Amino acid sequence: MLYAKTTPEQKRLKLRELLASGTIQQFPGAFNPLSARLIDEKGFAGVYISGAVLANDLGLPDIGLTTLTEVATRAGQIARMTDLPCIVDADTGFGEPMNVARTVQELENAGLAGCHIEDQFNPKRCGHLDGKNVVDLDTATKRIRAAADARRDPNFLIMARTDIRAVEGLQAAKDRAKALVEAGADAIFPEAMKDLEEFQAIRDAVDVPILANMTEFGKSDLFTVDQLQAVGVNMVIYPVTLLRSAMGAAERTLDSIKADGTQEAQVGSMLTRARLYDLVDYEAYNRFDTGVFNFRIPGTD
Ligand SMILES: C[C@](O)(C(=O)O)[C@H](CC(=O)O)C(=O)O
Repeated sequence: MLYAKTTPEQKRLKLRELLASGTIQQFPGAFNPLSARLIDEKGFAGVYISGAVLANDLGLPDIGLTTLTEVATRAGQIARMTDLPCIVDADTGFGEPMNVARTVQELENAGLAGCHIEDQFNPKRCGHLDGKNVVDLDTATKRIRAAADARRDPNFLIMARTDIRAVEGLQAAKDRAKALVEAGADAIFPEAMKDLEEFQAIRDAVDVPILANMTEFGKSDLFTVDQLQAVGVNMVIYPVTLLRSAMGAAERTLDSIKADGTQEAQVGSMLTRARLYDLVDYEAYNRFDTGVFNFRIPGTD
């Protein structure tokens, strides 16, 4: 049983190394702990935990309705089931700068490797929708200063997300990115970039790692990892991709059951029982019962 043998401190160090490597790193979004294990098994660099997914999973829109407790709890459940570093979407930080400080400490306690905090007003909106608003520079930089100051592990990654591009344009995004780095951001998430040239412009404006959000049905085209690497992006997330895929499959199966009176037509595309057992390492638990105590039950450390 090999899951979650890596400590949060080791994961944070690993994340720092990955971002310094000069090679772009892919972080698919997990929609539950089990999908994080799949991401891990497939050899990705890390796991992204999307605010939209956490909200949608509860049947809610992604407009800042989830609480710090809900986000930290679920993100912690995901993080402890994988040896990969996990980055979580902390929205606007859940309040004033003092709340942002507590948010960071709670996310550290939950075993995350880092988080991003954005400069939208609450209630926030998906970064790829119209009608967003951003806070002024002073408020935005205070959030980041509070976050950077609050962490106890210096390797916990504080990423500043700015949504200003869609509101005030590219020059404003470059200016804000620079100011957020000065305030202590370790990385920048420029939201809703229109094209590769815009990513390049942010790359040229700051000397910290930058992230690209390849969310479907949004404002950015779905660039390949090579295209993003070529313009100096360090990390790419696919935040809602697995939830959309899984829910798409669930809908097709339900339609089959309704139409055919059986799920038979969909069985071929399902994860088999054996594969599912493999993902939860069923065999390791059987071995435990025979006296081979060579694993820790995930989540009990
Ligand atoms: C990155 C994001 O904030 C998220 O919650 O994952 C969303 C993703 C989405 O709604 O597709 C975003 O604002 O881009």
